[in-house]
Amino acid sequence: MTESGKTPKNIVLIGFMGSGKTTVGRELHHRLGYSLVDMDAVIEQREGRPIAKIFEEKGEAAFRSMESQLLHEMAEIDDSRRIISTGGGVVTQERNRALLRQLGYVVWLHAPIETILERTSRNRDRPLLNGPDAAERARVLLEQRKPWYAQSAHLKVDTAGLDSAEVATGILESARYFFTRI
Ligand SMILES: Nc1ncnc2c1ncn2[C@@H]1O[C@H](COP(=O)(O)OP(=O)(O)OP(=O)(O)O)[C@@H](O)[C@H]1O
Ligand SMILES: O=C(O)C1=C[C@@H](O)[C@@H](O)[C@H](O)C1
Ligand SMILES: [Mg+2]
Repeated sequence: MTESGKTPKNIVLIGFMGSGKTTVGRELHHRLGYSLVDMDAVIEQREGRPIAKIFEEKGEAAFRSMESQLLHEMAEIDDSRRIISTGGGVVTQERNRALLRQLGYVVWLHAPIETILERTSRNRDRPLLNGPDAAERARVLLEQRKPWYAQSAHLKVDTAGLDSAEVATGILESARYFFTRI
């Protein structure tokens, strides 16, 4: 929330790994000309190593602190017109959930587990989904997080069967309505 009490005109993408936050974030950035903050990419840049290495060398708890710190920094900047692509686990911490809606219009990119597994099988960048029991772990994590995504979001978009351009179009239509309404 800004000092004037208005929600900043940022679009915040939340959702599980492989739901498309990075891909759709780039699409919205190109279409709207808003600046793009991909939280995972910012943390990787700050740490000078990929997420998987941060998990390996510093542990998940350290990564979660960096993620919360960055979210707080973004909430402090009284700035608008950003696309914020969060990490898939940003909703796991209550202090983060409390902040998300203050940052802007929060969109939950949803996809069924089969789609998630298919999309995330293309690379091994996600430390929580590496290893032999990855599919079961993804199922459990997704079920655990669904209520948190739901309570944090203004809008849920089911992305199965839509390409990233179509997802972006749907978000833009709803965001235009949201920002004129508030
Ligand atoms: N709507 C879509 N339709 C088909 N493929 C998609 C769609 N959105 C994303 N993808 C593909 O799924 C993969 C994962 O997408 P992406 O990296 O954007 O997910 P993410 O939500 O940012 O995941 P993470 O939380 O791990 O950062 C990529 O290969 C991307 O091209
Ligand atoms: O869902 C998660 O917990 C994660 C998602 C990614 O975006 C990264 O933030 C990291 O791999 C953890
Ligand atoms: Mg991403």
